[in-house]
Amino acid sequence: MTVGQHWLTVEPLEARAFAPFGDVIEAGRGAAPRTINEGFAQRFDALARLDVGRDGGQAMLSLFRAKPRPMPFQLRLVERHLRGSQAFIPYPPQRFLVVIAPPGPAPTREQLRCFMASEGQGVNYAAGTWHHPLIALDDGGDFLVIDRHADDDDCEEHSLLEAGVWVKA
Ligand SMILES: NC(=O)N[C@@H](O)C(=O)O
Ligand code: NI
Repeated sequence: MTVGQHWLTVEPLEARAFAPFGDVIEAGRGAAPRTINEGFAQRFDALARLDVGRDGGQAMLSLFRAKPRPMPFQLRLVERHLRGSQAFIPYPPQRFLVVIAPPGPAPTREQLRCFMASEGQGVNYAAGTWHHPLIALDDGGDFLVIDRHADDDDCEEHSLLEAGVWVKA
């Protein structure tokens, strides 16, 4: 039974606040860049902890061509990938919404957090982090996704429809 509407507060995506859930991917965060190629490029290394090798997993780079979600938006579900991380990087840069909850038992609606990723930011969900499937905004767009490829189905879902959770951006 839906118990009224529970609106999530949209927080700006920031590495420290996101740390319990994974990494914020953005140039300039973390180690200082290295100048390479005779000064014609800078390398920003290790922007995320990719965890994709468990149980025979291998890294997979995919492209998601995402349609924008209608706003205001009722969250449909959260899912988790227990055996691997999952990174989303808009390409070209664009803002998008991230809804997550800490690893552990299926979250209550009070445990959900919503972050606005600004242009130039991406996210890497740590293995086991509950998250809503990709929430693209505005005109939608392409996202590079780096996650674990294996023969198992590492995606557990938990419906939010009965919880009446909404977000507006
Ligand atoms: N289904 C799929 O590959 N993507 C989801 O895991 C997601 O988090 O968007
Ligand atoms: Ni996912």
